[in-house]
Amino acid sequence: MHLIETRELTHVYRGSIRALESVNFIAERKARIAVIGPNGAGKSTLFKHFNGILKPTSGGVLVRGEPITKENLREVRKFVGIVFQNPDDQIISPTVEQDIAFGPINLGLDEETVAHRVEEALRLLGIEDLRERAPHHLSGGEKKRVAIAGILAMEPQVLVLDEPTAGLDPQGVEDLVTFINRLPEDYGMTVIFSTHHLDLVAEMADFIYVMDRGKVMGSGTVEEVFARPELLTRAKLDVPPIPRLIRSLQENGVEIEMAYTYRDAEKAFLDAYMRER
Ligand SMILES: Nc1ncnc2c1ncn2[C@@H]1O[C@H](COP(=O)(O)OP(=O)(O)OP(=O)(O)O)[C@@H](O)[C@H]1O
Repeated sequence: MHLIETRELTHVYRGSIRALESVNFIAERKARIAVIGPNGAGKSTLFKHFNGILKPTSGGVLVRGEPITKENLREVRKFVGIVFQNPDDQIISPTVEQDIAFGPINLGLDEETVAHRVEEALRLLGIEDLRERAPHHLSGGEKKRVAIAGILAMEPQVLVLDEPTAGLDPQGVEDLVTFINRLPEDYGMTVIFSTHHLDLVAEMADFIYVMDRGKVMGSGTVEEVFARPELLTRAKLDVPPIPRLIRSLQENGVEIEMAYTYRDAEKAFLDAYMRER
């Protein structure tokens, strides 16, 4: 049984816009999955099916092997938490603290548990000092952290993030990447995210789905997908700089190991340099 599975999922908005076309998607426990594709590819639409925000036009969505129904919708929402692209859509309360408490209160948790979860979420996102602030007056990056904290406080097993790094400064991106990477190991969570920053994909994901115009054009491990430049070009994407540079060096006769993350590339370059000496 998969944690999340879509079978031939098709979504048509307002009778004419075909946003998803027969999408088959699988997420397992502790997976780190990137969904990449150009604007309008259908990434957000796909995510909105993972916890029943949208209903399939045809095909199906299974969460823990069960279709989403009216009866289990609450449980599904507890299980799959989505952080949307625009944090303003998710902010509802007058203070950050209350905003983060909103989800856990709605789950019917007691006061002590809610307080504990809010503290934990504030600490994990490093936003304790924002607790009394009005969310609407925060910067974009701060709002994003608050939105993530609000979803985490519900302790979902699957965390879905729609472009989590958009609008963050470089330090914010680094902090978020480190934080997200800890979730599968530390909490057994599954993380699914979309991004236009392809250089971050290898840092944050093990598996990639490439989408374009509502369809999955291809999928595979980071190594498999980045070894297929034609697949990325077809989806109007490009191989990220690190593997592209290494591939070019290899083609020019340099003996160097392929790498996808900054750290692996650093090691590959040092090894290649030592070999040459
Ligand atoms: N509420 C809606 N009503 C009608 N059409 C919609 C709606 N939401 C999205 N669409 C259309 O569905 C298609 C897929 O949009 P979606 O937001 O899922 O793409 P995306 O891959 O997330 O794009 P981006 O990278 O720009 O966020 C687009 O053509 C979009 O215009």
